[in-house]
Amino acid sequence: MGLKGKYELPFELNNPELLHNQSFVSGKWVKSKSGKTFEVVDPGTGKPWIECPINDASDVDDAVKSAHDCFESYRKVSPRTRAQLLFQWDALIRENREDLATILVHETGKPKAEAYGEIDYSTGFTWWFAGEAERIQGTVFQPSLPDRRVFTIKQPLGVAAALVPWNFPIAMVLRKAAAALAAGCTMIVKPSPETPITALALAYLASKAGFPDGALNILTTDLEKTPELSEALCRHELVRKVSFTGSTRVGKLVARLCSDSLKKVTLELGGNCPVVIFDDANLDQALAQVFALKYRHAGQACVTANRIYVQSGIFDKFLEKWTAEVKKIVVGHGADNTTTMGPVTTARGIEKAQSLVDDAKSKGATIHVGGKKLEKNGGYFFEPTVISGIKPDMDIAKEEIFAPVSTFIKFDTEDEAVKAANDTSMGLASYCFTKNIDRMWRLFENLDAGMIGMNTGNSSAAESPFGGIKQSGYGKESGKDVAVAEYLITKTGTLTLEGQA
Ligand SMILES: O=CCCC(=O)O
Repeated sequence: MGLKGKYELPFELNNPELLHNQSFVSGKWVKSKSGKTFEVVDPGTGKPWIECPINDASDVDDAVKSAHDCFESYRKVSPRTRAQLLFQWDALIRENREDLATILVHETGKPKAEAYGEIDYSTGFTWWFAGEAERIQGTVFQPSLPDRRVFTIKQPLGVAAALVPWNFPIAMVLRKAAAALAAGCTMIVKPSPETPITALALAYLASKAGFPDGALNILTTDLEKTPELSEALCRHELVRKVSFTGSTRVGKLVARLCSDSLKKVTLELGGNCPVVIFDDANLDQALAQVFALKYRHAGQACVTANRIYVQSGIFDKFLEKWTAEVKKIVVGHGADNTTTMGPVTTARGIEKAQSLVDDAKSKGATIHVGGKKLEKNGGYFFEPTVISGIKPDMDIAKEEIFAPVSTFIKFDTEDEAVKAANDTSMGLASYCFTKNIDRMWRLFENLDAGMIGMNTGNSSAAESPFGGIKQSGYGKESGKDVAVAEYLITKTGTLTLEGQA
């Protein structure tokens, strides 16, 4: 056991250099102006293990100015060099995979195997965007007037800010920062209060990889100062782009704050994602895929299965098999190798899950297994839960659950299922399981979401555009061209030629 400040670290790292607990601005580890700190808690024990600076609005200007100073030179770094820097960062993250996974487990609570999974998913972004850096291209064309030529060039926007959630803190930092750095932008990341240490470790590795001081900056803060710090970033004149992943409620605030200075905004917001399983689906395939989707990080993913619709011919059988699988889940601390599901990340997650389950129960839903908080070593555990008989008026059908609670609804016809699945203000991801190719194609076209998983519960990948429609937000992260485009402007040049009319 090592020591950090007044806390005893609950783990040891192979590379202790990775552990930092001050903000990172212009290549330096810094305290906040107020000197105040907050505690980072292990969700598996409820115990604090390290502290970080509480930055507020007064800390923003210095960070933005340093990111802007760096931008003035970084924007001129060639795409090949930007790609090489990203590859070097990617290599260092892979080298430190085990230690990053250890930190991730103690910030989020997820089991070690899932932490490795997140890091492998995340390095997809550094790898992918390294390639994208060299694929940024403009156009040349002949316009309607014969003596003219028109060209477009792509240029980096400037300083970008990333407001990052706690559920996939490494993946979300890398999905945003790798795209920004590939485009030639510099970035300030505000990690969630629950997960600042992984963000700081990534910044340390970025600096080791050779990114110049000020290219990637991290401002940590606690829950109380998060609105103030985020607002100051959204309002700052030199911040030209904000990328936010989080709730629809906060996403609307971010869009409003950014509208004053007309900043470009990417919003990856709430899900409430439906899954529709037809009688002709391969039951084992559907079970394995949806189960992995639902219980990934104890149900705390924006793309998770929030409502599971199963056709009447297989409903009872599917529910029985599902419940049997849920009973096999081993709940425990993420660092324990026998654990298959960890705690939820925050104490407020437990309260929300309990209130959603209680509301469903009071309105007539049936609880097949679980349904309440699990007392275990002081951690934030909730029992893996299965509920059927969900009705549209229940809160659990309308809100994101963000807990290990699966909810089942029986349906008869395709039309009925599509209507029910689309009956939400959200539109992030939808999933369907059927072996009928005509139906599959209809579902692909008729389900209202930015991403449709067809016989799969996992459509997230660096090479695939990620993003929702409706109140799940706008803009795309990852994927070819679209994600880097979020950090670029297009400049049009028009040239009049003599002697060529
Ligand atoms: O929770 C949001 C992100 C999940 C993902 O990238 O698959």
